[in-house]
Amino acid sequence: MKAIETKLKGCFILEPTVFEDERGYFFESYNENKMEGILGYKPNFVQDNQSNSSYGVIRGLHMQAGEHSQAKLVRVVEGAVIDVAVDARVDSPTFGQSVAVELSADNKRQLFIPRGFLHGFSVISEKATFFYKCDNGYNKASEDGINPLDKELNIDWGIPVDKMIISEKDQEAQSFEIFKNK
Ligand SMILES: Cc1cn([C@H]2C[C@H](O)[C@@H](COP(=O)(O)OP(=O)(O)O[C@H]3O[C@H](C)C(=O)[C@H](O)[C@H]3O)O2)c(=O)[nH]c1=O
Repeated sequence: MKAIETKLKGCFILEPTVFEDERGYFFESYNENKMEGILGYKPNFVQDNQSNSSYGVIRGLHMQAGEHSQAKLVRVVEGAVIDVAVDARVDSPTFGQSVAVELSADNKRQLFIPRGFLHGFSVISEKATFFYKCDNGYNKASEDGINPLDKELNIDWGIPVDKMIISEKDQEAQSFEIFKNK
């Protein structure tokens, strides 16, 4: 597996070694020892999530705050998405900066997103099935979020505005300005 650290410290793009033969392909989708080698610690994933969405859907930008913060290992098992991680660690030199990575069933890439990040993705294929591991459980009361179309973050979701499908909750979410001045 190849690990490429992004400009946001601790956030890694992972490219698995894919073994192909006449039957198809095989790859290790998760290996605790290899992750420990990359991160310098063994993540303790406690929850797996999966969602399916149609073209134009944008889910995010979400995070769980405080002690319920979650690190995530995300990948796409059907279709393709633009996956976005925003550094929301107040003491980080890259606070407010984001990375956007195309993850797809074809490229088999994964993104490791540390705790303290806002996360979201847009679906750029007809359908996308999104699978991710979390190192902390769901805690609705600690959920926080930013409008994915926030002007200051200015994220390119790769979707024409008239094709975007965004939940009411996300459309009504706060701006990054309010989030960072809370
Ligand atoms: C996240 C979560 C949700 N739910 C329930 C709550 C709602 O009744 C329903 C849909 O939740 P939501 O609309 O928040 O789903 P997404 O918009 O895909 O949220 C996710 O979007 C971005 C991409 C993320 O990184 C987060 O993991 C997560 O916030 O599932 C649960 O029961 N457990 C959970 O862990």
